[in-house]
Amino acid sequence: MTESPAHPALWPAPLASGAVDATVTVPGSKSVTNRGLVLAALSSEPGWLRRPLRSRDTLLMAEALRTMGVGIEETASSSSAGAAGQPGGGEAWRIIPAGLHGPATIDVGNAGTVMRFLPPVAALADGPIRFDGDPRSYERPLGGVIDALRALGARIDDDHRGALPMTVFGGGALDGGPVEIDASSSSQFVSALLLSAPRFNQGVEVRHVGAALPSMPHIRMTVDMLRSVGAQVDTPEAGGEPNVWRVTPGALLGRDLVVEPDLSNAQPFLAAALVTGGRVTIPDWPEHTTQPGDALREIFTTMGGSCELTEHGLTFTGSGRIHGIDVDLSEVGELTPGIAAVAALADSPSTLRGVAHLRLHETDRLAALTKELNELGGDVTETADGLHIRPRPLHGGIFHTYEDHRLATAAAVIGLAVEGVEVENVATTAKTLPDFPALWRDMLDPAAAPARRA
Ligand SMILES: O=C(O)C1=C[C@@H](OP(=O)(O)O)[C@@H](O)[C@H](O)C1
Ligand SMILES: C=C(OP(=O)(O)O)C(=O)O
Repeated sequence: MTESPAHPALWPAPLASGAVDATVTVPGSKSVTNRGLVLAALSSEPGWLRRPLRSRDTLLMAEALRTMGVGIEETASSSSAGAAGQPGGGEAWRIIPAGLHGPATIDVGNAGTVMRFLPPVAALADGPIRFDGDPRSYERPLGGVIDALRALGARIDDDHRGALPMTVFGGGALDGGPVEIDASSSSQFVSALLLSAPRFNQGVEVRHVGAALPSMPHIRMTVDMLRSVGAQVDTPEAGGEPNVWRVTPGALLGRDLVVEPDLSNAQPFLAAALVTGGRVTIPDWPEHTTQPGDALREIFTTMGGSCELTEHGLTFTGSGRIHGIDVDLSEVGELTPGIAAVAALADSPSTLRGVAHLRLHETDRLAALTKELNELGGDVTETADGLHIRPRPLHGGIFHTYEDHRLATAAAVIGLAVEGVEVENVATTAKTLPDFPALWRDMLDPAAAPARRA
């Protein structure tokens, strides 16, 4: 639906002139913002999202909910308006739930959260909701959500493809109840069913059947956020059956939520400290979080840095050496491109495993990383479920990004250490991290940042 430019520009990735030393304020979490929007839209009273991420994926989510009748007002928020003890300044969205109406058409772009979280919401609307998106969205797995919704009572016309485009014929309510689903291709299938389940007549009992589930922290995020708006959720962790989640039907509360910084989007900046032997501080790094990006503290420490979490945020310091790593990334798959970039610059080989499902992300990330790193002189091979990376001296060249924000930020990390890296379509970072080139430039030259932004 949304076209990319015919000739995306090349962005010369800046070479680091020395050790970086910067504080980088990272925008809000995509995953928290989009869950917060859905839950607030399904609540029985208005709520607030403070410091929401404004990026392509979250604006598509907000627009889709508006299209179905939800009120979303954007306002400036004063810091005193934030939740107790938390930073609440900056932008805020007030979400005013309303009856969900069709007919409507939703553009999912290439946002997994929009294409998976909203079909269950659409099933609650009172008319047909058409879903369409970028060409890549047609290829991303959705069949599990479609089949599960049908089993729970929804009528969906997907031309039997199990994929987009499709129409959900909302009937104003959904029976819900027990359902089996194979979510091994995306944890978002489980999150999608759980998020809307308090509004299903019988709630839901989701039983995952199939190979191991990826991205478990994202399912924990769903459960945590559901509970924070008053939902009752039983989980495998709480002594329940393995791979079974139950949500009881009930009204959701309108809450005031301050969105944490996106820790996965903090990754390239932390990587810059590692790659240049410098120091980067990310303010507002949460002490406790379900975000998978929190795993970077351990992963990047193993790869050669050290970190300290204080009231100023997370400060990560590179040691000047980068070590290879052998790591299972199945829980934190979205960190793979950034880890692969650092691994390509390390002093020993790396094995990244547990991430076969990345072949169906924004692009086939395993193929794309292999091809692009090897075209710069690297020695990367794909395995059944990941990558082997043997560092070699790299040279400049064009790094293609396949409309994948994390490929573009990974390329910027390589460019810090390798002269002449040109990143194709760096604008694709706007999927989750608008203004990335400016944030990157400010990190590399913090002294000039205030003047540039004046
Ligand atoms: O629920 C979420 O917010 C997400 C879950 C994960 O998806 P997969 O389980 O499909 O990898 C992750 O990769 C994606 O970036 C965000
Ligand atoms: C896989 C990702 O996104 P999506 O939410 O579109 O699945 C990602 O951001 O790395």
